[in-house]
Amino acid sequence: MPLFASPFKPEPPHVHAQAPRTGVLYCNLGTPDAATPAAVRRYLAQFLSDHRVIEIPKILWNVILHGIILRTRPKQSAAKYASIWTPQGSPLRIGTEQQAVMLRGWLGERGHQLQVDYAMRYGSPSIAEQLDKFKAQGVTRVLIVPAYPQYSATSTASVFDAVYDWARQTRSIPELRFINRYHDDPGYIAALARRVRSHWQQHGKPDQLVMSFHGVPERTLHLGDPYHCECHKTARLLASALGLAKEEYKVTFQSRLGRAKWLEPYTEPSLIAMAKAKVARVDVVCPGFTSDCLETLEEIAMEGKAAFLNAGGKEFHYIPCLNSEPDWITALSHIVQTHLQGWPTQNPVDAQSLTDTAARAKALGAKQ
Ligand SMILES: C=CC1=C(C)c2cc3[nH]c(cc4nc(cc5[nH]c(cc1n2)c(C)c5CCC(=O)O)C(CCC(=O)O)=C4C)c(C)c3C=C
Ligand SMILES: [Fe+2]
Ligand SMILES: [Fe+2]
Repeated sequence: MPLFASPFKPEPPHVHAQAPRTGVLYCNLGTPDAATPAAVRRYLAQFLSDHRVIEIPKILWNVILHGIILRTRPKQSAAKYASIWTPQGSPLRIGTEQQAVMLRGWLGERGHQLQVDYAMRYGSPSIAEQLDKFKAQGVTRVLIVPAYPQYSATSTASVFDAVYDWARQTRSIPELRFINRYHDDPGYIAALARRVRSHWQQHGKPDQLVMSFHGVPERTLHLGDPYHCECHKTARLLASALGLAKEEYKVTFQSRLGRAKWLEPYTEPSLIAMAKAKVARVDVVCPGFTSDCLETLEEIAMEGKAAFLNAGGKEFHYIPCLNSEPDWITALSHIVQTHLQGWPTQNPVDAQSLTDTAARAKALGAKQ
């Protein structure tokens, strides 16, 4: 028996003796396990204790979080979750899992031998749990793929933190790669444009298209977070793919939390202002969300719709997220494939590694 326990987790047996094996981990935000106040409280306690999400001093925030927010919000949020819950559970989990399964299928059909799975930053399956699973499967290289097209410290960097925290407790760390952003990826933009266009083919065009992104505190923009600019670039590219003029669409930010100023203009007040300005029909699309979730299905498709119609608007359409749209799965697979370069995955006989071996042997003057 050693005198002191090691701070590192035990290694699975002999993984280092095996050939490199790659894992792709698709990471989304997370969602409660049930639409109940207790489950929502557990989820919010973890989520809102993340310093990447709430950037105010911890002592002050703990008083607000435990004294106010966690006493009131879980009940209100659970009722909202209940309004979108499905027999299979939370839409965000279902959507994320479906995308991971389709990504695995797409890459597998093209001869990639990979482990592909999903993880949640908050709740389960956790990032640490899934990385442990990869290691037990002999994975020695991991590509981290956040489900967020636009980079924000509040979302993307927080996923990376969870990976670093896991690595800090791990003896033999796999090679790691991270995808920071794909807000301007042509495949992602084309999939979004196709989504909107196919809605318009069925239902005709609106007077205004609202592109609503999740908000973040405005302060993060002044502190250098690229999120705001990346949302606007996505919007500009989508508008151009749809052939929209400036006055035919509007970029807004939703889901504000607390009293601080967040990115403007806010979605709901914008919808009300449009209704009051006699805009008869608006369509809303949420390009920053790859899966439908509470923020799209409840906040936009229910609350946003009610706000617009109550203010005098005539017609409101919510255009669903990319979810498991084949165009999107193809785009995501291409994004992943690009980031796997140099990590041969088309085993057992990989063309790239054969060429490399032959070239090296030649350079060394070996007989072939
Ligand atoms: C798309 C990227 C996201 C960013 C950026 C983001 C920042 C951010 N979020 C909060 C607070 C909450 N967000 C909540 C839900 C939620 N947020 C995202 C994505 C981003 N958040 C998603 C996909 C979801 C849906 C989760 C689901 O289960 O469907 C919630 C919880 C719901 C509620 O109680 O209202 C909170 C709270 C902050 C403070 C923040 C940046 C500082
Ligand atoms: Fe959020
Ligand atoms: Fe919300």
